[in-house]
Amino acid sequence: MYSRPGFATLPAMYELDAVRVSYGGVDALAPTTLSIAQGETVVLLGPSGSGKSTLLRCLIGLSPYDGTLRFDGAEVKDWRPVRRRLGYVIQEGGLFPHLTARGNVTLAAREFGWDKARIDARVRELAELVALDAAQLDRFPAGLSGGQRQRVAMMRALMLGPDVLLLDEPLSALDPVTRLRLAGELRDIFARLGMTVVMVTHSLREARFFGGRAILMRDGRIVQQGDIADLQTQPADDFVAEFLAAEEAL
Ligand SMILES: Nc1ncnc2c1ncn2[C@@H]1O[C@H](COP(=O)(O)OP(=O)(O)OP(=O)(O)O)[C@@H](O)[C@H]1O
Repeated sequence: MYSRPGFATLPAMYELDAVRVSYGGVDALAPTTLSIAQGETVVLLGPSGSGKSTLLRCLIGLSPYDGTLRFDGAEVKDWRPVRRRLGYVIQEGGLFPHLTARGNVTLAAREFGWDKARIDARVRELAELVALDAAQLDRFPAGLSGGQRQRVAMMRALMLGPDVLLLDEPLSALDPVTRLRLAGELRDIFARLGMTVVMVTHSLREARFFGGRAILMRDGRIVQQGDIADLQTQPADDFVAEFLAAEEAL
């Protein structure tokens, strides 16, 4: 099994043993065995339809799977207590359309009984982080741009200070300046708080920026994993070489 230098001795946050997702008899994720250490950053790469989102959704308990998935040392039987420790941004943001941006961001905190002052302070801090203003936070998702919705989803994911962040192309709808600023802030937060991060991206530059372990997928399988530089200099097969060269070119 792959273990990242420096992370080999850390306890695992996720351990997947032959985890498989199939729809109508077709594997979206072939039986996959994978360990993700606490504090590790993992980037999922691969062509469209290769199973990146399916794998990510397994880690949130949103894809029905066979096999065994352990979180923080225990097999997951009930996802509700696990999800309290996760923040996630899935594709299309998954915001509730009938709640304002602020309502979406604060929903879980209100359910957990945070008082107003604590909620307001946290919202101010996160709004500054993602560069959204108060007027934007008072709009419903339909009244925000794609990039603004993505930033609201990021605020919601970070709101409770999760141990794990699971992000499906979280920066894809942002303009280059906002993306670079937010990416820099996120990288600092990940390091400072020792968060475990799993991120789907189509961008090699983004993958390099965040560092960590890259996992390259094809047809629902992990084809190769390691540092991007190692994948580029020692591709496992022609597909890996071609995929990385194409991603690099455009
Ligand atoms: N709910 C579903 N029902 C049937 N098939 C599905 C479902 N969800 C995903 N799939 C299929 O599983 C495969 C993997 O999809 P997945 O969304 O994980 O790919 P991806 O690598 O994230 O793609 P993209 O980069 O385009 O987002 C695809 O062939 C997809 O059509």
